[in-house]
Amino acid sequence: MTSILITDDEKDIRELIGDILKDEGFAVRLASNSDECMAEINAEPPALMILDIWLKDSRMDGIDILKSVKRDNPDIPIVIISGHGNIEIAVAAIKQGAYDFIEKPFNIDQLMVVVSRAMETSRLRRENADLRRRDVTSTDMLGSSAAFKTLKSHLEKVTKSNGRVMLTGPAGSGKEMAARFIHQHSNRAGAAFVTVSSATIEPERMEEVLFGRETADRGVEKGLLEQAHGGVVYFDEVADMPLGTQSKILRVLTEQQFTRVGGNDRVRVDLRVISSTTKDLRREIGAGRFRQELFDRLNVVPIAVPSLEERREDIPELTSHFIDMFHRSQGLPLRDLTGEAEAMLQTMQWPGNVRQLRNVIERVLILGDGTGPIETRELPGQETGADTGGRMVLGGAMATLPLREAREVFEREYLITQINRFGGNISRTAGFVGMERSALHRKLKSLGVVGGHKNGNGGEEDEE
Ligand SMILES: Nc1ncnc2c1ncn2[C@@H]1O[C@H](COP(=O)(O)OP(=O)(O)OP(=O)(O)O)[C@@H](O)[C@H]1O
Repeated sequence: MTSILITDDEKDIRELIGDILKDEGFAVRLASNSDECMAEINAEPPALMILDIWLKDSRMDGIDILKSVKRDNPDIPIVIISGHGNIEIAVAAIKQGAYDFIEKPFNIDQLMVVVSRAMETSRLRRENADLRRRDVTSTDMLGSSAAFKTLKSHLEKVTKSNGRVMLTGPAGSGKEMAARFIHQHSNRAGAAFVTVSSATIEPERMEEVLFGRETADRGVEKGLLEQAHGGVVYFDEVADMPLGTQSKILRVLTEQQFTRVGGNDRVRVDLRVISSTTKDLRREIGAGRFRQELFDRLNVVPIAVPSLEERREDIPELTSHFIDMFHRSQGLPLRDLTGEAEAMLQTMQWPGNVRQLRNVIERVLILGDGTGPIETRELPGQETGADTGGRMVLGGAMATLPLREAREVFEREYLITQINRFGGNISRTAGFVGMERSALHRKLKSLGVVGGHKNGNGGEEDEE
């Protein structure tokens, strides 16, 4: 969209402006009345509009067009042409959002100054919009671990279908990001992605928020489901949805339609439903807190999002992504990481998963000193190992064991973490822990750890 749209009912003027701008190298489109002008905008939004206020033989005058463009295409700058002595109208137009005005008769220099500035503004706005869009598509999901690749391949498969997806995984693991990934890579990408976060909506307002309402004085107010029409509705933490709402949602899913609160008309919506939960929904069903029928409808394609601890290998990549992101968005220092600091991040406990990693990085960059590589001592105490919840439990259990067994428990935990960190690669793990590859292999066998997962002979039986 790089052309300039000139709308003026006077042929001489529109052609004169058109010729001047063409000589300056701009692509130009001409319209002589409001219908032609609107048709041009609909065909392709221009980079700039030059618009006469008075349009003969038109359904809309310049101000009407201005209002309509500001509503639907607010990023297009509009330069008003006003007749001599119509300054008040031009000023009023600027209040309505016009970029600037030129007065008839105008000279070429004056026209070019205004147009160049407006085009620059338009370019900057487009760039900003692009950046914003790119920022949103920092829905670029990152990771190269096996666990992440499996997730990604599952997500890619469901983008092609319309099936309802249930994302399960711990808090902060990236469930919403996964839902946005499905939306953006599906044929619904052009329509809305609407999040329904049950925990944050008061139960008594739930119906209104979801279905909208109709009142005599305010008319129709669309609810979230209607806003998502054609796109995706994302039920964040469905387990938090009150039982009453669950029944209503179930009805909408069965009938594909609903009525607004206070209204009679049936509203039809075309929605793709993606839900997420951190809870075990079968247990919630058992406890009478979740409706089995709703679960059956939402859980058509279950996809598990791995915890960060299941994908420690991805921590360095995620860390540099977040450093880069905070540098670009907040001007925080662009820093490296020492090898030890990286190893520590990879071996820490992450109950808050990717979100926690992101917060830790932000905190370190804000509080940190200097611009050199991030060092171990800068990593916040509660995340640095010894004091974390997981290690405390291990410590507590170990305290009751004789040394030989406690050492085995420690060695097993330690080696599982390290192997995970190196994506299951035994040679690299051996290099890091300082053992021969074959010795490490034997050790893993004797501890009942195979292939870097907590499988093999598993926990307690080994202790015997
Ligand atoms: N693979 C990834 N690559 C980059 N950033 C990620 C990735 N996964 C998660 N994030 C980031 O981690 C943060 C948490 O992700 P998200 O909100 O999607 O998690 P969630 O599982 O929906 O959390 P909750 O259960 O608390 O709602 C977000 O800032 C997100 O951008």
